[in-house]
Amino acid sequence: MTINDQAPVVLHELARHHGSGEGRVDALRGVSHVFGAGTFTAVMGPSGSGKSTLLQCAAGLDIPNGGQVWLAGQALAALDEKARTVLRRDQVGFVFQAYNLLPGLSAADNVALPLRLAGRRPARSQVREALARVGLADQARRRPGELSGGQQQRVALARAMLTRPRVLFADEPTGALDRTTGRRVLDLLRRTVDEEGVTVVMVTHDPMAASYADQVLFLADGQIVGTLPRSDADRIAAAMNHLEPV
Ligand SMILES: Nc1ncnc2c1ncn2[C@@H]1O[C@H](COP(=O)(O)OP(=O)(O)OP(=O)(O)O)[C@@H](O)[C@H]1O
Repeated sequence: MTINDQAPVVLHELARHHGSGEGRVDALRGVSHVFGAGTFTAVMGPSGSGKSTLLQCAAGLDIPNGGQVWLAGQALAALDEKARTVLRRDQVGFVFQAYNLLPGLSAADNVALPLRLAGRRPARSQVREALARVGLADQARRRPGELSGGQQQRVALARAMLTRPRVLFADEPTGALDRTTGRRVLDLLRRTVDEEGVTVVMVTHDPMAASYADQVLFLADGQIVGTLPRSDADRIAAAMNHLEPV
């Protein structure tokens, strides 16, 4: 495989297993994929197919047993934990199903927290701008408990985007939201790709969410078993059903 230096995320023959002997579980079994700059990819597949493991390995949060990951042009295997942390802090954003906001802090302070923990002090204008980009300029002083689920997820997105990362990993970002609220978050993810050139990799079970992506990767049993270019939710659901016979 030719490694494309421009591609923010490159996976080559990625393998990850847990346990050994009879109890061994192969979570990833030779996954190769190039996630191009400014693309939005949805990763789908049955429960236990390896989606979260793929995301964790791609982000350098989990260390594969075999294969290689290049993240923002750097081979993760060549970096120690400290260098991986710096790379993640500067180049990568994360959003999860759980918003992971601190209840005692305002939306603005939640957005600023990761940089503060890294010993930096983001400008107030930077935080305000990040909240404005997700449509929450007027909610900066509210605490998470005073915000709806969708608003909390948008705060989490503003936090993830504060450093203007090249890559955003999202694990079921709309899993806890109703459809309308979920769409608002998906629109924002789509906009970060189209307007800011961010590369988004999103794990989802929901064909409607996947319909916002440029490409859908289907995983089964730790391998990529199919891809689909941008499609509507019905086509994606049909492709999923094909992989997941009932
Ligand atoms: N720390 C671990 N120890 C042992 N097995 C693990 C561990 N983490 C994941 N696995 C196993 O690896 C496989 C892949 O798990 P993973 O969480 O990546 O799947 P997934 O597709 O994200 O599933 P879901 O949709 O249910 O979240 C599963 O069989 C899981 O049980």
